[in-house]
Amino acid sequence: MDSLIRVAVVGAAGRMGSQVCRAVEAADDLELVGRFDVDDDLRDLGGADVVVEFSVPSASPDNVAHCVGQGVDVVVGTTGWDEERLARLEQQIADSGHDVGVLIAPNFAVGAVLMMRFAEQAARFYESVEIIELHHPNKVDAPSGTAARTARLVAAARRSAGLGDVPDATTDDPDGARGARVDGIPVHSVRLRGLVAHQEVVLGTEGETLTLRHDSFDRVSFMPGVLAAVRAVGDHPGLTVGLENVLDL
Ligand SMILES: NC(=O)C1=CN([C@@H]2O[C@H](COP(=O)(O)OP(=O)(O)OC[C@H]3O[C@@H](n4cnc5c(N)ncnc54)[C@H](OP(=O)(O)O)[C@@H]3O)[C@@H](O)[C@H]2O)C=CC1
Ligand SMILES: O=C(O)C1=N[C@H](C(=O)O)C[C@H](O)C1
Repeated sequence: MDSLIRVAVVGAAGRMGSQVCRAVEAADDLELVGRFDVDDDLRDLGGADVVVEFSVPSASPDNVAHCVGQGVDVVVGTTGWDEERLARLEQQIADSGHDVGVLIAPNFAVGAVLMMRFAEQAARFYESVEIIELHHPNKVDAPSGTAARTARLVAAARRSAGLGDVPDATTDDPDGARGARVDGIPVHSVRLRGLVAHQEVVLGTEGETLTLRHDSFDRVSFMPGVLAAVRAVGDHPGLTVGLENVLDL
């Protein structure tokens, strides 16, 4: 048998991190060599080949930079990776002197990746589009990373097709009822006890609508994608954004 991939988890005490630790321990080809959480010194990362990072948006860039500096590949699920952060990370990878791979995905559920792809494909056929993301009330960031990425993909597809702004006659909205705009696409965030992670992309044109919906009812839904990324990241030096890059989509 090939040697085991040694994996450390950062954010290991969290909802996702603890689930990842269980998934790694259950996989025959992986070995869990480190659990790190807030205030832990990451140092040599327990001798890991790959770090899985699920912490908080404010801490993730420093954690990932530490891994890159150590020459350790990283799979990142934490949200908050905007263009500026991604550009800084790309530079850190280039400056590190290591042939290191970092794979960042806003959503590791296969269905969510497909939903984003389908929304991108559908975008050019519809004048209107809005995104509704629904999550558990302990989530600290809004809109979700998945919604933000979906909006950017849809907006880019609309631009390529020559579509203009989504139609909206609203002139009076003192309480922000029309939601946020991400790259021009309306995004609405719901936080509700009982939910895990859900998203609808609603597209509309004259006489018809199309609704794409994905539901993660349990965090186990993210694990096949996380483990696929752990196994693949070593073959993807540099920065990769999106699980679709290792799913052959
Ligand atoms: N890509 C994907 O598929 C998914 C992404 N996510 C994203 O993953 C992230 C984590 O989500 P979730 O697990 O629900 O959140 P949790 O709050 O449950 O877990 C985060 C963990 O990170 C810890 N932490 C805080 N600061 C640091 C630090 N500096 N270094 C290391 N650990 C730290 C927290 O500790 P403490 O609580 O003490 O602060 C906590 O234990 C979020 O950004 C979320 O949006 C979530 C689900 C799927
Ligand atoms: O915080 C969560 O729970 C989730 N975060 C990610 C996001 O912001 O898109 C992925 C998934 O939606 C669950």
